[in-house]
Parts: sequence; C-alpha cells; structure tokens
Amino acid sequence: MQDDFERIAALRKELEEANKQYYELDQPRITDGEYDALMRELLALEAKHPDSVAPDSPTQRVGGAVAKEYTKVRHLEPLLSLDNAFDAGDLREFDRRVRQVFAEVEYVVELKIDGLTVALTYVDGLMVRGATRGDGSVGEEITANVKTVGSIPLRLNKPVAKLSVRGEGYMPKASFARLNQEREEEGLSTFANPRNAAAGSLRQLNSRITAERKLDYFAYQLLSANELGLNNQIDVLNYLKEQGFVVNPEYKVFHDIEEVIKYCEEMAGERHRFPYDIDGLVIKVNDFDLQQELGFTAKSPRWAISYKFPAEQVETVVEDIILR
Ligand SMILES: NC(=O)c1c(N)nc(OC2CCCC2)nc1O[C@@H]1CCC[C@@H]1O
Repeated sequence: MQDDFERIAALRKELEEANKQYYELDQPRITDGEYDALMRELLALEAKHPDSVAPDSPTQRVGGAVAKEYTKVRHLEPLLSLDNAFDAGDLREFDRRVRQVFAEVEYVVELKIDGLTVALTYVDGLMVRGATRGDGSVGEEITANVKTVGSIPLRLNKPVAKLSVRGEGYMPKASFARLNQEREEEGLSTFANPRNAAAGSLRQLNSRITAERKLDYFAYQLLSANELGLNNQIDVLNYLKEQGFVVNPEYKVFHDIEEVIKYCEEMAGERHRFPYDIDGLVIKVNDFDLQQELGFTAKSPRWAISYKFPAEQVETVVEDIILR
C-alpha cells in the first residue's frame, strides 16, 4: 500500500499526463469523470498534508481564489498592437516598406485568434504570473484564473531562470455554445461572441468560475528570445512547443508577398472551419535581426501587420415567429 506521499506523487503524474494528452496531443486517454475522480482524491490528500502542495500541482487548476479587485501589473515590455491591412494593396505596401531595408525577406503567417492577449511569466520554470494586456503597458493580474486554463503549463518542460510568454486566451466555439446554452437555461444574459466570453471569464474575480469556462490558449511570442539563442519566429514557435505550450499549428512561411496575398484571400473563405474564432491573419517578418532593423512606430511594429478578413454579408435570419 503506497503511503500518502507516494500516492500524491503518483496522482500528480497521472493527472499531468492526462492533461498533456488532452491539451497538447488532443488525444484524451481517460474520461472527464476519471480525471475528476483522480483530482478529488489528490485534493483530499493535499488537504490532509497542506505543506505538500506544490505551485505546479494539478490541483492548482481547479481555482478557488476569490479576488476582491484586480491588482495592476506593469508589463516588462509593452504589449504592442498591430497595424491593419484590408486588401492586397495594403499588403503590397507593407512588403514594399520592408524591402526598402532588406531585399530578401521571409514572412511567417499565423491565424489571428480572436481572443485576448495574456502575458505569462515563469521563474525557474514555474508560472508565477498571468496578466491581461490592459493598455499595453499596465494590465490586470489574473494568475489564479490563468492557472485554470488546461493548455497553459504550470511548469515548463525545461525550466529556465526567467521566461516571458505572450499568447491569445480564447474560448473554443464549443465551450461558447455550451456556456450560452447554460446561461439561457438559467435565465442569465448570454455573451455576444467567444471573445467577450473569454474576456469576461479571464477577468472573473472568482477563479472557480473561470475553471468552469473551458478556456484555451495559443502561445505566439517570447520576450528576450535572442538570449535563448532563438533568432526567428519559427524557432520561437518550436521552442514554445518544446516547453509545453500549445502553438496554433496553422502557421506558414512565405518568401513572396504575392503568395501571402493568395493565402490571405484563400483563408478568408476558410475562416469558419476552425473550432475557434479568427478575425484575420498576422503576417510577421521571420528574422529577428530584420525585425530589429525595421523597428516600431509609436504603437506597433513595422515588421508585422494583421490582414483583417472582409466583413461578411450576414444574411439576417428572421427568427421563426412562434404563433402561440
Ligand atoms: N491574435 C493573434 O493570434 C496574434 C498573433 N498570432 N500574433 C501576434 O503577434 C504580436 C507580436 C508583436 C505584434 C503582434 N499578435 C496577435 O494578436 C495581437 C495582440 C494584440 C493585437 C493582436 O490581436
């Protein structure tokens, strides 16, 4: 018979493995019910041995902290916004400006997830802080809520002294539909779209409520990447995956803006085939030395632009008028 501490270690290992299978590999091996039973057993054992609770224990994901209001946090580096391109002409103009500095350029094109930016800080491999974008310089501290997002690692696979990650917190369409269904049944107001639902869920003062919202996260940026020997965006995305983050797999590399334009126009028609909302694409110069050369305008990088999908003709569906 294992003693409590051996059982605690075994349960943590099993729950972390199940989490990895579910979020990173998208192949759940145990049912939600089995996962919950293991979690309940671990919570009970940790309650019996409170000094055994580690900050990266899976039990830290169930939430429970109820904040009274938000503390504000200043970001290490400001979170930038993006200039927008609305058509092929805008993209050609962006490319012309880039090529004024370098004739040869490689672009990485990523889906633009329609969520909200969340900045994560890890110290010695453990997640110590999560923060909203706020005004770009000062955001809200939402660490307890961020810990409930299953695809955000509580501990890095290869701990480093300090790591600052940026990515998009979002609510998958399925979670959004279920949440609005539940709220309707409870006579509560429904959320207008997954982005609002994600923002409301991540800015919840009660992290137990956040834990129920089934949020997700795609990492896409690292601060001080060059200190880690990473000198382009593709290397950063691979590094983030190695560390245990979920990176959106739909990114592509192009060498020519005409290919980028073709891909953007193709994707405008494909936007609904993903299990999450996207509102465009983000085109980034891949090489960090070239990004450095290009620099920034007052509010956004000169080495990145977002291609916004054209507004859709939403046919107004007239609700069937139920004649009572
Ligand atoms: N929403 C996204 O999927 C996304 C992305 N895939 N990549 C970036 O790269 C940043 C890095 C520096 C400038 C933009 N930003 C994104 O979202 C931004 C955050 C703020 C405005 C955009 O939504």
